[in-house]
Amino acid sequence: MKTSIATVSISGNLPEKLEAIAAAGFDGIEIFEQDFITHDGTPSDVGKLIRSLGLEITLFQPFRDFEGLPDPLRAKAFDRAERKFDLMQELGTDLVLICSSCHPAALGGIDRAAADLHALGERAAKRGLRVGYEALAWGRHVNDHRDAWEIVRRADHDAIGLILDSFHTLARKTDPDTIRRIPGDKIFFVQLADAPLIDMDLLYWSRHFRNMPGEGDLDVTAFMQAVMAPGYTGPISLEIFNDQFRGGSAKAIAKDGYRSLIALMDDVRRREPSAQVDLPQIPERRTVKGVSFIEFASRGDEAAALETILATLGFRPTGTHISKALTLWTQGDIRIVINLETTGYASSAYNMHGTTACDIGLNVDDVEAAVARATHLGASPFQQPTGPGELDIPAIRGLSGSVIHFIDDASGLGDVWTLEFNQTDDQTAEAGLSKIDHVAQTMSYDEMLSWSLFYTTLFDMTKSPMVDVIDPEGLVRSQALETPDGGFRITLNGAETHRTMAGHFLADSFGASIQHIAFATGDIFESAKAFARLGFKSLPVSQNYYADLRSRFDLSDEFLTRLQAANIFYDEDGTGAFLQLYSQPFAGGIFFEIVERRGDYKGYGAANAPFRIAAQKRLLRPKGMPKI
Ligand SMILES: O=C(O)c1ccc(O)c(O)c1
Ligand SMILES: [Mg+2]
Repeated sequence: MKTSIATVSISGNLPEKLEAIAAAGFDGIEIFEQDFITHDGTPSDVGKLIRSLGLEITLFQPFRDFEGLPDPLRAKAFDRAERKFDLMQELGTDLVLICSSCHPAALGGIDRAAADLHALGERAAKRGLRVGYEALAWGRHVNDHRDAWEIVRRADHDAIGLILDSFHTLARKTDPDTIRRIPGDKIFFVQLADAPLIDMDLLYWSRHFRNMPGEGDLDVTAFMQAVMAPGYTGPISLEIFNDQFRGGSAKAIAKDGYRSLIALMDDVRRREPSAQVDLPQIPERRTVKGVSFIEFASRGDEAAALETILATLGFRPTGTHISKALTLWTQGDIRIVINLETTGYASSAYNMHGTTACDIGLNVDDVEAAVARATHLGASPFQQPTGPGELDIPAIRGLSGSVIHFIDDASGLGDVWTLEFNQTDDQTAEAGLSKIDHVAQTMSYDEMLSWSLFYTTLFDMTKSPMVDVIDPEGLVRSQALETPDGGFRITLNGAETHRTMAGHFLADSFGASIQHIAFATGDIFESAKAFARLGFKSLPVSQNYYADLRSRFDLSDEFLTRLQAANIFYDEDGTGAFLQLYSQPFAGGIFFEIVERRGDYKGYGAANAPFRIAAQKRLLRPKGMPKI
């Protein structure tokens, strides 16, 4: 299987784009004419540069407004094509994309377009070149792959074939299964893009909002299954027009593209067993059962503040590491490790970010398979030297340099707590916290697609729709990802400005990721009572909030009084209720949340987020203090 990506998908000048594409592992590129024209170098030099990077030119594109023109425009279009054929031969590629005409003078008619393509096929064949015809979703007369195919069929020429583009088919809601009727060898090339479902003009949507397969809402997998079923064996290429990507990191976007393409084709192979997908076998998405541990890197006063908060939440230090400055704090099925080491990964994470949740341990069904899948999809394995008596727990780099460790039962890695930690006896005060409900990661808005792709391609997780959270100083976008049984839930929070609570955390910590951790309790009022006895300081909530709750929900005075007395937020979603209590922020904006899910409540209390953020900002910015 030849993997390819259009140069338009990546930021930078042509050599920068090519280097990023080659480094990500692609086999080839669709060269966008614009990227060639803006480059100062001869076609043959560009061809050489591309090949020296181990890439081939899978396609030259686009050639516009060709078919259906009346003379003398028609003759000119053929002359133009001959000049582009010259260019293709100098570059070293044999396939050109013609997109369906948008020319105001273009005449309709399937036979007229077929005759033009047949005539062009004759000219191309003389030079050993091929021409692929693509229906743009907004083409003047041809805007559906079924019509484009009928034109190609009637053109009836070996040098003329069809080019399919998932965006044009899926954006118009054309049934992708109609592709199954097209012979695989008449499909010359396949372009893939996803997009978020937004109701807008097709051309604008296509040129600005496309994203990598799996990052949007279109069923690119069903499209690709339909392409592969009839025996397509050509390149599979990403063609992504996206404003964010144009300004993003070339290397990171190319890596995301590769991850997206391999994960997609792996899905296609599993769902369409007859498809010939020539890819190495990779293990399927892993099941994450839950969070095994979260490790904080910390020092000094901040470590003391963290310990105090944990102690007032009913956690107890139940283990110390056999050789390192690590303390294990536990409650229910929750493990928090505080790492005070001055060498190694945690120490460098501390030096970079200050106190930070630098490592997350996930309970998976199969550690080896988790690492193998991640590495096939472009993740970097993480390793640091182990001391005597220490287990070598497999890990990968998450995004932003964080680390994810994998633990399973079968390999004995779950015994790390008894093997590497001396148990201390103090198992007393608990406050009913049972497990980690979710982990909230903060990032810049531009990174959100990348992170959601990372998690959804590695693990069996679905994403919920993005929600807007209003911070007094800006908007934060939030998206939840979760495993089918809710054993592992993550919320991604994308900040656009450093003035939001999330953005400030990001700036202050130089891009740390985990901003808060939510612990589950079966009875938040009982937990709150225990916390109060232990001296816990909750986040004060405004009186106005409770007055509003009274008007929004049918709650008794007694219940509202109990919520208010304990600073508990409340939400309902028709299937259940959600009760939330927050710690005060510490160490640059990290905080803990305690949640009780009642009934079948699925969300994360998004309706309460603006009030929580405003309350946190009131604390961080007492009257008279300068704005953060
Ligand atoms: O937006 C465009 O014009 C355009 C050009 C070439 C393509 O392959 C395409 O899908 C869109
Ligand atoms: Mg296209």
